[in-house]
Amino acid sequence: MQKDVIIALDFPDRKEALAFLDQFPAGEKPFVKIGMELFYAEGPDMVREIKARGHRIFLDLKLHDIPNTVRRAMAVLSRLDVDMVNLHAAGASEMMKGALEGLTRPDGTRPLLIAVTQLTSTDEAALKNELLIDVPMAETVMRYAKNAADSGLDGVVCSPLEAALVKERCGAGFVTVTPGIRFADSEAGDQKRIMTPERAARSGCDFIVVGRPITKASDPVAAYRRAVADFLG
Ligand SMILES: O=c1ccn([C@@H]2O[C@H](COP(=O)(O)O)[C@@H](O)[C@H]2O)c(=O)[nH]1
Repeated sequence: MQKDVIIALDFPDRKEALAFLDQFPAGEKPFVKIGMELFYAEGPDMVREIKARGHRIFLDLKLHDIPNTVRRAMAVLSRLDVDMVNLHAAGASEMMKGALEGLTRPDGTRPLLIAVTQLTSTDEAALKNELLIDVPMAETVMRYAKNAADSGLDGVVCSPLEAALVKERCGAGFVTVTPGIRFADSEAGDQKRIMTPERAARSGCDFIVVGRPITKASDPVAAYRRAVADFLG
């Protein structure tokens, strides 16, 4: 798995998303993440347009519904030429297996399918007191990761704090996609389980997802290059 930095394109519309991407020189094509905000605003055409510009795309829609609904929705997403899609592992194994079936195209190809374990904005207190999961965060994430691996998925979204243990439990080839990335001088904001790009690299993360520390920086291209240098060396 080729490690990389994924920029979260959390913008309200096409105009702002493309204005952001236009700051990069023509030959520099970061791997980007399109999430709910941009997708709900602009729809599949936004995905096609950014793909046509030469970017790899993680479509972060975090599906979570009954198995039949997720299988059918994934079949629709499989027609978009994206590189990675995801769902919530909390939907359980039957849903994850259905998703895999729906996502697989008639020729057998498909994007990577990744399961969100526990959101990086969730801390131990919320896990226990609000979600009523009376098991430590790391063990919860490992159980969800194991369920995803046993369902045939390619990897998980987790915090970089859990990446090494996920690799140990699910195998080195099981992909770890890790948001909750902050430079030492960044604000955490709503993120709770955070790490710097350098430490994420040492923890064995395959992909780091970086949003505001890049998109809100005074020089976003420089901030992206800093993340790449810190993470990839
Ligand atoms: O557990 C998760 C799952 C997804 N995300 C997404 O990643 C980015 C992070 O953005 P920042 O601005 O760097 O906090 C954002 O799009 C989230 O929707 C996550 O943070 N945690």
